Amino acid sequence: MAQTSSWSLSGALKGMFTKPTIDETTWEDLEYALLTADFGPDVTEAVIDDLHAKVDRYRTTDPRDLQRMLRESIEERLSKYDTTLKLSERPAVVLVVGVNGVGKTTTIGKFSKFLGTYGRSVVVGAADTFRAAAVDQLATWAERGGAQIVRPQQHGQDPASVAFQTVDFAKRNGIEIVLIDTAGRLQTKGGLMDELSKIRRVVEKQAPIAEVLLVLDATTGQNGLAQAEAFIEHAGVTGLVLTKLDGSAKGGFVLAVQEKTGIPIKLVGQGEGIHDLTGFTPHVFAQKLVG
Ligand SMILES: Nc1nc2c(ncn2[C@@H]2O[C@H](COP(=O)(O)OP(=O)(O)OP(=O)(O)O)[C@@H](O)[C@H]2O)c(=O)[nH]1
Repeated sequence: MAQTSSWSLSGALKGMFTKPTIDETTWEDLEYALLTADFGPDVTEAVIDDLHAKVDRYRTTDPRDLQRMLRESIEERLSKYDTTLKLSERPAVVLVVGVNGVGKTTTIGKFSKFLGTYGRSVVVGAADTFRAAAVDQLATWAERGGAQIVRPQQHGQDPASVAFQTVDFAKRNGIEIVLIDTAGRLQTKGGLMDELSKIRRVVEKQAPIAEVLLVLDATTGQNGLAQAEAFIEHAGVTGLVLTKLDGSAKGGFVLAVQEKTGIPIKLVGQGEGIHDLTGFTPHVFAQKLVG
């Protein structure tokens, strides 16, 4: 329980909260810690202004009060977003989108496992049909996650037709959740967005789309977000999945990314194992972040 994650601020903040009193360097150190953790200048300024006001209002000079206020302020901000997955349709169709290499394939495997532990049946659709190796890798992860898979029947098959066949398979076999893997090649942004729209149109003829999850690599922080801009603008994203948080020192990105995009984080990946994916709980996260 006392285990500290790489993204926790508790190390950076330690000296600050064990001092006898809040002073000028406390504020400077806090600002530095928040910026270093990738909260971004806007969120950092807003959080510090909020804390200044609270410290004045309660007339406290005790750094431990400041620590509690920081935790509460972060939790309050994180809680503005509804982080629950909406998977009540049958089948519930989930499109998984994002740039190559962010952890999409792994996430689909882990997500299958996660859903399986709640007793849900899952089929994965390999709608990134361009690379055969990618399909094989997805199949390996789907199997690990206990899901079935619908593969393209030939190399380069129209991704929308694979998506169609996957939803059709789910309906015929009474499978509850459909996870559709999509391509992430950025060189052909326009083409990629057209491909996603076509997948949507074809799927929506059979079943409503329950979630569009955008996978983001937490180690790339706000730079990675810029790369994913096209998905946010065009793909109708309903939730974010942050991967590789275990190897990241950018805990603040979690808050910054929600405030920047207005889209809630719904899943968090913290490791390369099949069990290393969890839902996102603001209270738990704020507690671990601030200590
Ligand atoms: N430490 C850590 N590594 C992760 C996590 N999620 C994914 N990875 C690793 O990140 C690398 C890329 O993951 P993939 O799932 O293959 O990424 P992808 O987006 O499907 O990549 P492409 O197949 O190239 O499109 C792999 O080495 C994964 O093991 C995570 O939460 N933590």
